[in-house]
Amino acid sequence: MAASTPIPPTIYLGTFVHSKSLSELEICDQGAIGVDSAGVIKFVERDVVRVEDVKAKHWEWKDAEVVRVEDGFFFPGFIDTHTHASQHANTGLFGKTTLLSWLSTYTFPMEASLESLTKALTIYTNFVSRTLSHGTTTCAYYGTIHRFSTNLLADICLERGQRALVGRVCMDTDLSPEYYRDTSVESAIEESAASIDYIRSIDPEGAIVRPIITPRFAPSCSASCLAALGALAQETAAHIQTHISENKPEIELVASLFPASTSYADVYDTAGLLTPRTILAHAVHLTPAEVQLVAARGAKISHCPASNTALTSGCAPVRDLLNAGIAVGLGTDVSGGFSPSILEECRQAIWVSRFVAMASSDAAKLSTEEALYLATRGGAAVVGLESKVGGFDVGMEFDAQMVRLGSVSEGGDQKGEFEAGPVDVFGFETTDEKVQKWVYSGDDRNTVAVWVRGRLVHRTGRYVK
Ligand SMILES: Nc1nc2[nH]cnc2c(=O)[nH]1
Ligand SMILES: [Zn+2]
Repeated sequence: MAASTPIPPTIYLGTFVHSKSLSELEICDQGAIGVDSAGVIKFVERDVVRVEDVKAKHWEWKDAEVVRVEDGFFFPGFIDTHTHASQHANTGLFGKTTLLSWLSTYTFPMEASLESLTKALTIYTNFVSRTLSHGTTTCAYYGTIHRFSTNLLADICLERGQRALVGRVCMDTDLSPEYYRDTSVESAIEESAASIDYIRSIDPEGAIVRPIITPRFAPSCSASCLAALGALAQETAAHIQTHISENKPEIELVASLFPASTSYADVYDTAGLLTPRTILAHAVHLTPAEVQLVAARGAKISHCPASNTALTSGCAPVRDLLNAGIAVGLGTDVSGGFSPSILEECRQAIWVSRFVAMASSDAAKLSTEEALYLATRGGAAVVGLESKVGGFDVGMEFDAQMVRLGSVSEGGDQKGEFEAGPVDVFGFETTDEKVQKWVYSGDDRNTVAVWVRGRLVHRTGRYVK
């Protein structure tokens, strides 16, 4: 459905599940969510026996469409707070490299090749389809240093109806090869400002796509480039994304490149880049003083556990970050991360927290509920959309996925014409148990339909109204 097609008022009927708080899910087995033609949730009813009763109570909805979920539940769309669309074609390729060797071996050559708009069109279209199919309704994307292919990524997100922050990457030091870097601070700022202007011109209200200022990370930006980007962020009120404290050699490199700074976080703070609109990816090895600084500035953190394990960067202490009052979301960090799925990232976050717990205490463990919170409401806070998406609250916009599991019939086969994916449900499970089964063994086959602002943006053959 094209982004401009009007949507009919719709009542979403059946089980819905969303986070009430960091540690608590609401599971409503007989729900009804009324979504108007602007995609806004106008009512949420619980203990619904018949749709007619809902329509009688909300009489102006008598002609509304009804979408029912069977063998599953509605769940808020996932929020990917950190990923590189430009690295999608490298997914799964990292060998035994760590961050700095991975950048030069795999990443810079691939990103440089996206100067070709034809190649960018193919890879970006494929990645946006891929993330949507995994239930990602909002994504914070890195493009490349190329303004026009980055703008193309924003066009694709808008056309497909996926909420996105889209950033043109800035880097002007010789950490990047000569063929792939900004040639001066002035041109880095000009190109970035032009990309911000373009993205704001195609979606002036920022309802679906918004620009994001993207210094790659401290080692690939000069101090003057970082400061100019800090000034640009202030001037444009745009969001900011970068990487911080991902692995130890990187941290040592930052200390040697910025000897006057007291820490990695201080480098960004000095440049005016630590703000409430800043998304810091990784934060694996922050010192307690840096955690306090990030919290004091209101900057947010994207936890990317699959990437941190793949590149052997370390295990981020998520509980400590949360306890410091920092907003934390999940990021796939493709292609440091090997999957475009935030559901996979929930599992990885839970596993990594257990490794942290084995080296510290059980308090570090994340529960299933907590991982799902980070994937939805937590991520929404990271991208500045906490009042709009992440849950099914009246006044929020309907960003959602329909999750269907595989009901098993007598005899052992899954019911239905289509293969229903890896989760088998035998009929005696509670909804809470179904959610747990989905988290630990579900995949994109279980996400049968996806909506952004009430608009259907992805569906599979198992989607039935
Ligand atoms: N994971 C990851 N870390 C980075 N640090 C600087 N650039 C990158 C990148 O592309 N991916
Ligand atoms: Zn990254």
